[in-house]
Amino acid sequence: MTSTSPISIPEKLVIASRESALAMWQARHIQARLQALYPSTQVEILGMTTTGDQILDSPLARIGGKGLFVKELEQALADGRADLAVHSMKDVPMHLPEGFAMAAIGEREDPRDAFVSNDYPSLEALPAGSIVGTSSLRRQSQLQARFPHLVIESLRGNLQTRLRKLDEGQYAAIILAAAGLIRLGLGNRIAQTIAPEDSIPAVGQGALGIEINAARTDLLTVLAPLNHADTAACVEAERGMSRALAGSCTVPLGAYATKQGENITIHGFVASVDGKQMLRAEATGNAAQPELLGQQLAQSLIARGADKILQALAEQSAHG
Ligand SMILES: NCc1[nH]cc(CCC(=O)O)c1CC(=O)O
Repeated sequence: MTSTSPISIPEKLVIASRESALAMWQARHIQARLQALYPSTQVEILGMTTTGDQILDSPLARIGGKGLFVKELEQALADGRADLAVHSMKDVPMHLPEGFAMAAIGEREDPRDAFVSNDYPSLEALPAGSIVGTSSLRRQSQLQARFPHLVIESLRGNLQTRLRKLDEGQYAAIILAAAGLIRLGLGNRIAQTIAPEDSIPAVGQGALGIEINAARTDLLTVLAPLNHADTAACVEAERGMSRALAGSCTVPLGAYATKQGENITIHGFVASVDGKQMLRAEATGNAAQPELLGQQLAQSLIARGADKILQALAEQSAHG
């Protein structure tokens, strides 16, 4: 006897993905999970190059930010070439364009930043004047606050390119997300994982998001089993903080939320690029209203002067 499925599963599902090794790993991971859930569905990957992958010589903060990595994938969702797009939540803009929805957020991998070096075991071991590679204003500001004697230099490209630049000797060390290295089986390159209180992670770091065309409400139940409720609530709290501060990758800020029972605790910061001004705050509240909690965190940062830091940053970028 066969039981009839309560939801209608498409015969075929196409996943849009960037073509970097990390993006493809993430797409294959979601492909495997969908294939296990729906054995009679054909799950395919459509690889795409995004503008963000093509422009590798300018800091992301200058060339228009996170949207560059998702726009082409959204185009494929809009015109029906793909059913879902897999993103690192870290790369997803704070406001999705009209017509798109985040159908699921997967369980978070290690959210921490990783110190990668061939010559030194830790940040603490780096001599004065050492060159550390990162193009993230968030990492730069937090590093300079703790280690003003280090020199930060820009580092762009996909994970393999960044590791190659380190191996060629252009940097004493580089900072990467632990999650990406672990997913690609490169966890052995991590010399030191940096505690979240020493380098507050990027909003959404380590979590995968599955985006769909909002009109495809049929996909919500199909994708629901991929949603990890605790991760989703924590990432929503972090994004709530960033939205309330109009955050983008042009602003040195970060937030990291964890869930304990019915509550979420979120730590966040806003800083000047040189790390000389560093504002941090924390908030705890009901996990049922994560966005509100993120907004409360933003409010306490604003009460401490975050708006002045943000204003100064906006003036700098307008004049620079
Ligand atoms: N900005 C690129 C990017 N987007 C997501 C990750 C890592 C994986 C993740 O956070 O889920 C990375 C690489 C990095 O920051 O080292």
